[in-house]
Amino acid sequence: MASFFSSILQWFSGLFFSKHAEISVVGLQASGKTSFVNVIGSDQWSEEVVPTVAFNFRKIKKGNVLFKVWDVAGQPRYRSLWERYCSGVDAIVFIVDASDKEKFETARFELHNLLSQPTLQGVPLLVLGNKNDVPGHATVNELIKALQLDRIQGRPVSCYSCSMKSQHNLDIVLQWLAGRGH
Ligand SMILES: Nc1nc2c(ncn2[C@@H]2O[C@H](COP(=O)(O)OP(=O)(O)OP(=O)(O)O)[C@@H](O)[C@H]2O)c(=O)[nH]1
Ligand SMILES: [Mg+2]
Repeated sequence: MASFFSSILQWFSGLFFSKHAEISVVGLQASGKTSFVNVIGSDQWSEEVVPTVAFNFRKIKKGNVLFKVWDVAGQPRYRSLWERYCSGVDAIVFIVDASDKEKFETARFELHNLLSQPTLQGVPLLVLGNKNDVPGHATVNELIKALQLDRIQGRPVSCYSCSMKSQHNLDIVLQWLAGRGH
């Protein structure tokens, strides 16, 4: 009976949204994950965002796509949660603070550690070099090198430079994510 109702619900939401995409947003603390969700979800930019505890879940409608977004906390004690929330999603968004080069080595380690999990085989990856409004931020090529993105195999990988503050490149980010929908 439950599956009957869930099929009806799916059919009904299909009338309004031609695509669904489930994404998980991970990355070190203060890289801008919650800012990303706030900006794409409700155009809300703020300098003062409370660090996430564990995770938040949000549904965001963009055009004819319904995004289901897991915003997972980045502080060290929460990083063991990342795998669980990335498992089975249509795309992993890994956000890096492109203006904080001292953290690149930790970001590289955590990213490759996450992608080595067998449960996440083949899941598409989008790396965002956020905070490109800050002078001296790393370029896409610098991020590819620092995070060793060229060594990642067996999944689609893209990397964009962007800013949640100025909303630079968020249109192409959303386009990429919509392309992972079904
Ligand atoms: N200059 C600038 N600051 C940003 C940008 N995006 C986020 N920030 C700031 O970075 C800080 C941290 O942002 P959050 O969105 O809370 O970071 P987070 O990745 O969710 O952090 P955790 O929840 O602790 O994992 C906040 O002060 C934001 O205002 C950006 O594009 N440019
Ligand atoms: Mg957060």
